[in-house]
Amino acid sequence: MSAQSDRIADLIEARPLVIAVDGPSGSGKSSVSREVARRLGLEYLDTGAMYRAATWSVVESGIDLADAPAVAGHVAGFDLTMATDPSAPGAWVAGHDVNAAIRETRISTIVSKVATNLDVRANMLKRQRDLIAAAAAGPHAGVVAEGRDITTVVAPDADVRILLTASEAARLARRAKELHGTADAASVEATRDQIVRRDSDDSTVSNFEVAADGVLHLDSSALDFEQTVDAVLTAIARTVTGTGSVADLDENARAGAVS
Ligand SMILES: Nc1ncnc2c1ncn2[C@@H]1O[C@H](COP(=O)(O)OP(=O)(O)OP(=O)(O)O)[C@@H](O)[C@H]1O
Ligand SMILES: Nc1ccn([C@H]2C[C@H](O)[C@@H](COP(=O)(O)O)O2)c(=O)n1
Repeated sequence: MSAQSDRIADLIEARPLVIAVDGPSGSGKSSVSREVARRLGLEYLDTGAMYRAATWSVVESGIDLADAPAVAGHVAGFDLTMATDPSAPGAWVAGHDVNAAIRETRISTIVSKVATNLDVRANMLKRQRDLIAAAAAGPHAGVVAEGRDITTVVAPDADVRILLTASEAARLARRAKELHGTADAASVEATRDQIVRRDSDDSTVSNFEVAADGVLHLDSSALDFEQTVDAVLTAIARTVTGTGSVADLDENARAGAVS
C-alpha cells in the first residue's frame, strides 16, 4: 500500500458514491476494484461472481445448459446472497458457500453460456441494481461495482465510470501467473480459453472493449497493481472533486494513461 494512494483516498470524501468498473477478463478489475473499495471505505460488488454463482446453481440442479428457457427460469428464482465487504466478499446460494466452487475451471469454462442468456441478464440486472441501491443507502454510502456492463447498462448514472483494460498479452500473463505460478509459454496457452475465448463469447452481449461516452479509459498494460490502484483513485478524485483539488497529486498516479 502506498502513502500516495492513501493520500488520494483521503481526498475523496463524496458520499454517496457509486463507482462502476468494467473490463475484459484478466484486466485486473476485480482485484483493483476490491482494493479501491477497501481504501475508500465503500462496499464492493463482484457481478462476475453473481453469474458464476448462477452457473453453479444451474449445474447443481442438473439443468441442460443448452435449454435456455430452463436456465433462465432457474436463475429467476435461485436464492443468491452477496457479501459486499471488500475485506471478505463472497457469494452464497441458498445458504451454501460457493466461493471456492465458482472459481473452478469447470465453472469458468461454461459461465459464458449462462451469462449470454438475455433473460438471465435481465434478472441479474435487477439484482445488481438492487444491491447497488442498497449499498448507496447503507452505512458505507457507496460501492465499487465491477463487471462487463456496469458502466453501460447496470449503472450508467454512476458517479464515476471506468473501463479498465490491458493488452491481451498482459492479461494472459497475469492470469497464467495467478493460476500456474508462471507466465511461460505453456502456462499462457493453458490460460487462453479463460481469457480470449471467454471474452469473445461475452462480448456478444456486452461492450467492455471500447469506452462508452463519458466512461474513462484506463489501460493498465504498463502499470503494476499498485500503480493501477493509484490511477483509479486519481481518476475518481479528479471526477468527484474536479481537477483543481487533485492538482498536488503525484505524477506517477496520474501517469496511468487515463483518457
Ligand atoms: N496492474 C496489474 N499488474 C499486474 N498484475 C495485476 C494487475 N492488476 C491485476 N493483476 C493481477 O492479475 C490477475 C487478474 O486480475 P483480476 O482477477 O482482478 O482480473 P479480472 O479483470 O477481474 O478478471 P476476470 O474478469 O477474469 O475475473 C490477478 O492475479 C491480479 O492480482
Ligand atoms: N457484469 C457482468 C459480469 C460478468 N459477466 C460474465 C462474463 C464472465 O464470463 C462471467 C464471469 O465473470 P468474471 O468473474 O470472470 O469477471 O460473467 C457478465 O456478462 N456481466
